[in-house]
Amino acid sequence: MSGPEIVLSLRGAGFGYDGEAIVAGIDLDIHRGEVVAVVGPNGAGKSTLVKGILGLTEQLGGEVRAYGVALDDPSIRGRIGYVPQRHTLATSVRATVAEIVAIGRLRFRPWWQPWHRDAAKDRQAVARALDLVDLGDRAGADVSQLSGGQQRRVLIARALASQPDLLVMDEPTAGVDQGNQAVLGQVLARLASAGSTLIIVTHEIDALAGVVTRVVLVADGGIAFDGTPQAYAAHDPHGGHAHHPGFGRARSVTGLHDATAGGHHD
Ligand SMILES: Nc1ncnc2c1ncn2[C@@H]1O[C@H](COP(=O)(O)OP(=O)(O)OP(=O)(O)O)[C@@H](O)[C@H]1O
Repeated sequence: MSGPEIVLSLRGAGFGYDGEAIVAGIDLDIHRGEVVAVVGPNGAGKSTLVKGILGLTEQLGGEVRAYGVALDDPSIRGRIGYVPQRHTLATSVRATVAEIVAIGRLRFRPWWQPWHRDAAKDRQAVARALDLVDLGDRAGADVSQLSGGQQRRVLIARALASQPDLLVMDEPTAGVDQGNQAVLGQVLARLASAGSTLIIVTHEIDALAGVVTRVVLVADGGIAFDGTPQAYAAHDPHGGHAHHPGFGRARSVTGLHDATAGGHHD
């Protein structure tokens, strides 16, 4: 592929724990606007890989660059958003849903003037992010009153409110019912059409059919497949378990052009 900006570039990268690689020899270029599903069996190293991309797991060799610079470069601070795996909010936290989502706005405060904020813009962004995850009517609720699936959507809204250029989500649909998975799929389609780049670890790729543009299969310590959803649906490495018919009939996501986040900052 050539043309769109390379958002993320891995060359011979390995990641693991205590000096032991879980995945190694990873070569990967991800371009602006791609929606990449990272799939694979339990324990294959999907989370280890995406956390490595974020600088959160030990890098064991190779090179990782985001927006052309190393991960610790201050110029990419705030450009990358992350929704961690199986994460809900501590229910002892006394905060409203809107307050949690507003944390996503902190990146827009200058570090030399952390008290400075554009309150109206922040409120608007928080309201929009909550609407996107269909929790607009719960903005004033205490987060402890929300279900696990709703709390996950609050965390997704927090990431959306930060308007990242690259959003990495580890199993965002886990614990979310089918109706809300569809809502989430639409949100992700909107973000992508606005120019955001998305990396999504998922076991439920059918829920994102029509949104995902590329599938990366992590298996046997590396990338075992990297291609279009259609090619992935036809790919059958171990006798059929990787077959995902949903990708054979990509659904239309037209009409989702009122993108609200990603790509363009103020
Ligand atoms: N903090 C850690 N320290 C040591 N080993 C770890 C740590 N986290 C994960 N591992 C190991 O790394 C391997 C890959 O785990 P990882 O969570 O990346 O897999 P995954 O593909 O995301 O799995 P799943 O689909 O179950 O979420 C597993 O063997 C796991 O036990």
